[in-house]
Amino acid sequence: MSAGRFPWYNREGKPIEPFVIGIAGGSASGKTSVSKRIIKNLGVPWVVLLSMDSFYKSLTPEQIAAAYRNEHNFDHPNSFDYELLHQTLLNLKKGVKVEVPIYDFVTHSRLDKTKTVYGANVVIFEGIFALYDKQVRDLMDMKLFVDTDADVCLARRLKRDIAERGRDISGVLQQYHRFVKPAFDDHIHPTMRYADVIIPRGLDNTAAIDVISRHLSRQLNDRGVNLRIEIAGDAVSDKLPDNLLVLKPMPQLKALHTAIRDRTTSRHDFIFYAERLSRMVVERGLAELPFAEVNIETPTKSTYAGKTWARKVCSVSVVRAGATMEQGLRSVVKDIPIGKILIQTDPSTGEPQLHYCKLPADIKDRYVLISDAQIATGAAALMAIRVILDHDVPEDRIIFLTLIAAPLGVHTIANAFPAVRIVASEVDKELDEWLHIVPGFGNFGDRYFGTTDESYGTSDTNSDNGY
Ligand SMILES: Nc1ncnc2c1ncn2[C@@H]1O[C@H](COP(=O)(O)OP(=O)(O)O)[C@@H](O)[C@H]1O
Ligand SMILES: Nc1ccn([C@@H]2O[C@H](COP(=O)(O)O)[C@@H](O)[C@H]2O)c(=O)n1
Repeated sequence: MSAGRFPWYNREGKPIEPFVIGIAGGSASGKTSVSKRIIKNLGVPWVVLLSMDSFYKSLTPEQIAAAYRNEHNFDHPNSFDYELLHQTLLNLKKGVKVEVPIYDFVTHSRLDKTKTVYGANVVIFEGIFALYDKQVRDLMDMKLFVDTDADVCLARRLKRDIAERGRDISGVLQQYHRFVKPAFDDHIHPTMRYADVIIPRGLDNTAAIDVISRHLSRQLNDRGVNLRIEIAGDAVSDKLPDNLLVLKPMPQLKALHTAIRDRTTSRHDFIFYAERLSRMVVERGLAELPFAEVNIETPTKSTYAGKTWARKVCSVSVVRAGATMEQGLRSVVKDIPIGKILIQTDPSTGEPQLHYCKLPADIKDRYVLISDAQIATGAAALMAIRVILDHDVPEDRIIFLTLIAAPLGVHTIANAFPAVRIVASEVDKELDEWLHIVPGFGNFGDRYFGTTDESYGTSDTNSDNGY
């Protein structure tokens, strides 16, 4: 993943599936090399290269001992865990996070650790039996077969397996004649008939690889989304959606809003009022969590019929502005795990891009409070919610906390994800022609972190207003 990921879902919040390419062929025919060349040609970020080797079944100690003697057949179709492979591809298609096993050729076993893969625009799956299983084939948008001369494959395999896979010459030859060659003839070569395109000579066939790459580029372009532009053109209904919970308007709340909206407010004061406001929004959000009845004994030995928290909660900050609410969250929820999502606007298209995502490991078992200082078009919020959903969190366990929101943004979220609750301290009037919230409070992250442009205030004029 070399750059930000553009939206992988439409305005209804439904995922747009990645393009899945299957590449089969004999061992050392050039499947991996062709895959990497296609990736390079496509030049799009967020491409996942999945190898069939990751799905070798675990072996018994006896089988491992046989493998060390070059007597285990790794080239039989039954050597692979098609169920796990199918589920992994299915989840990648749905945009759901997957844990890919890591295979070690030297020890003939899976490592204890896995590789976490979340989301992709393109998935390339390569392996000797990539086109063997119908269920797996059915998930592919394009099927390729690399057809390289058997002598060339053997020469390459000898070199590679000695250098990289802990084998010696006689072992490679023994394994090749006993298992690899017969398996190619009996099981692998017959899958060529499922291929949409056959690539003779593998990587050397630059003409074929270029044609395939161009076709793929066109397919990807056709799937592109211009979410923010589409959303910005929406008519906004006067009635705010039911899943929006706005703090009760009280004079002291108004005073806090006045302080953070005032361009002359110093950074020191801005931080103070912003954090107060955050705590109020967090408290309102917490009221949405489930509680259980509990009886406790007070120091007077009487019983108090109370409530206690029934579910675990975590939060996810949409960096940078959402991180400004972390202090408020920590002061209200003891030891809350906080994840981070970095979403940035692509300067040329204005579309949100996902650059980074680190979430609590057990997020799917928790209620999730997403924090961002403001919701304008809702495009970034939609992306943040989609990421959380892709990590198996049910929609009704997501609560989006924000300080101010524009009507367009809350409608966008409500239309796509009606079960997500949004808590805002105030709803602003509209967006201006640059899609900034009006009246708004400027760039919240800049003002909070002190990277503010010069025009914001530096005096402490509001520090004596009684709070
Ligand atoms: N066209 C080529 N010319 C020279 N070496 C190649 C070529 N294609 C692949 N190789 C080398 O052959 C070995 C096997 O190629 P690889 O792409 O890993 O095959 P596969 O994935 O089908 O097993 C690798 O060491 C690779 O660098
Ligand atoms: N422990 C193992 C597992 C597999 N192999 C051989 O790998 C070949 C498939 O990998 P390619 O990258 O060549 O497609 C297959 O032919 C197995 O014989 C192995 O040697 N040891």
